[in-house]
Amino acid sequence: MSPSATSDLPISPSPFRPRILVPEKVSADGLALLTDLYEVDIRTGLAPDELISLIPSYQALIVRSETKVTAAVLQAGRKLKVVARAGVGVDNIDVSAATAQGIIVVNSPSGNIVAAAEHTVALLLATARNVGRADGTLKSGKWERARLVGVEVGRKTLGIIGLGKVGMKVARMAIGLGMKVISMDPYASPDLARQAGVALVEKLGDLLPVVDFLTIHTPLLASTLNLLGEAEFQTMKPTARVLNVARGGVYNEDALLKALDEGWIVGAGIDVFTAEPPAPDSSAARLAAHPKVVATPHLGASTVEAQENVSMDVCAQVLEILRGGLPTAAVNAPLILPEEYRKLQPFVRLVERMGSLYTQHFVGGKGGMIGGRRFELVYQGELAGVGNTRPLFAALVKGLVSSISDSGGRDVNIVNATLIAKEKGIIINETHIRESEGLVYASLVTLRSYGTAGEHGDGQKTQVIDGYVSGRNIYISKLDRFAANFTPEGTLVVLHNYDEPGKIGSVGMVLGKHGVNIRFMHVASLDPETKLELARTQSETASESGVSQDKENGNGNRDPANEALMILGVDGGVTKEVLDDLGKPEGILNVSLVRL
Ligand SMILES: NC(=O)C1=CN([C@@H]2O[C@H](COP(=O)(O)OP(=O)(O)OC[C@H]3O[C@@H](n4cnc5c(N)ncnc54)[C@H](O)[C@@H]3O)[C@@H](O)[C@H]2O)C=CC1
Ligand SMILES: O=C(O)C(=O)COP(=O)(O)O
Repeated sequence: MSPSATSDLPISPSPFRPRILVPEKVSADGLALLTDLYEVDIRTGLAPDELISLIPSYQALIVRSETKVTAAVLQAGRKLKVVARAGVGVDNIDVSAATAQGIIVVNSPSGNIVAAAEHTVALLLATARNVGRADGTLKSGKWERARLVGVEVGRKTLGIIGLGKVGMKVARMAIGLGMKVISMDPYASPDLARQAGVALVEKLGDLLPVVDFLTIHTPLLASTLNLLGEAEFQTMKPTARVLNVARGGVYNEDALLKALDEGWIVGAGIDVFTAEPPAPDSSAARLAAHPKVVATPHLGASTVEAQENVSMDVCAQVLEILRGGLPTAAVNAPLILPEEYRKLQPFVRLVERMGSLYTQHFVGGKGGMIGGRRFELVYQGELAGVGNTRPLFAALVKGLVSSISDSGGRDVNIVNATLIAKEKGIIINETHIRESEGLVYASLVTLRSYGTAGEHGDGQKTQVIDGYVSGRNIYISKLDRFAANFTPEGTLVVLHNYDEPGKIGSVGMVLGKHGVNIRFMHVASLDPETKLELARTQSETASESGVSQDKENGNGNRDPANEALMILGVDGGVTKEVLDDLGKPEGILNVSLVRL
């Protein structure tokens, strides 16, 4: 039998194209990454109930700030794997509902921060110099220079609440304009603030009375909603101007209206509102129309550059998630560093396939169980030095249960993997072996499974799968007791048989008869260790009984040292009938079908 592994054959594209819904204006640059592989439907202006009725057939949803991704939308999205926010703020997405359902939420953490910071500076100068009112009066035929005298921002004090990515950029720009900057952010790094020339204060009370301009750059959270109310505005200088390019609601809108009307402050520059667009006659609408306010319709991120950035960022992540990879900016999943991401990504694919191969080869149709089993993932070589292997843990759970998943057909992912493993009673231990003698691969992953008492079928046996990565390609190097070398991909038929003449011919005939095309064939013989072990036991038995061991002992019990695995990559439907026919010839011990 001559093995011929052709594992790197291209996979034919699936006729089934997963669908992506885009209910908002998202830059075409990123969407172009997706259109070859997926059906991308741009449907702007959907009403909430239209979104709920459409979402069940989509695997991914890409939104900006207008679409409310509520628990009801997520519940209806039975196939959803990812909700991507082409921007920063995810307050329009029910992230906990997504997490509970195993849906990954990703965003673009920094694609639009320059745009948001520049818009803040635009509003800062516009409020200082009455740009909005000046433009309005001139357009209505008036020439009102005397009533439109402004103030300079140079040498004035800017207060920043929230010294994160946008806040810090605003700080640097403001310092460039000659402003003094102080900030309140309980979670900011004092070192970074000092280096940027920003004075950190501990309490709002230390900041509000001394600033000439105030800007907020916090997310909208329960703790930041109504952060500034009447009491706070009353402590500010009557000449102060406030800006909001973060989220409507951080300044209480009623209180802000009152502050402007009562003269507690002199002006405001507002880009965001509690409802967008503001409902007629609401406080938000009155603010937008107020003569002391320069208002923009949530334009912070609306630049060509920012929209290209965020679109590219999130579409690349959607692409990766839909093909089983890891996102780089998941809002509801453990973060991995970019260096780790690059290193781990092929191993994540490998471990997932190893888990799926395990379930389908060792358990599928043999009465075994996954639940209650104990697994060990052993990382050897370079991989043993990676600190955060949580994505690999999750990939194993996903692989193990994906072909037997009872969670409504929804795939397991890095968000809900731990919960699912717990529910199924699967125990996974991870072992890192840094110094491995004689390791031929840069890294080797071993999946070992140990049965627990009281199991059926193969439950008591220890089963092993080894895999490695070469370049970005993944390979299985050991399956059970057999030394292999094949790519775990596509549909595989694994035959456990005695390595005898005529086997390939009979298998080829059966598959040919059923119209199943063979893409590649690989023969795995017993690994050297098992061979040695068998030889040792055989010679012990022989010397005890005084008889030599033949290939076949005449009782139909063939020599176990002559067992092999035939791994066939196939195209076309492999039915139960095909598998039954494959198992019929003499010398075939077992046939399993694995879809990866
Ligand atoms: N108008 C627009 O188009 C845009 C608006 N945004 C908004 O800006 C927000 C901030 O964005 P990034 O700077 O990228 O976020 P970030 O996460 O880098 O920074 C937020 C900062 O707020 C601080 N913070 C949280 N709670 C606080 C509190 N109670 N008091 C003081 N500080 C607090 C955090 O410690 C953090 O440093 C986003 O969440 C989004 O809502 C962002 C981009 C565009
Ligand atoms: O990124 C953010 O948080 C924004 O507020 C930008 O919103 P948008 O994508 O322009 O609807």
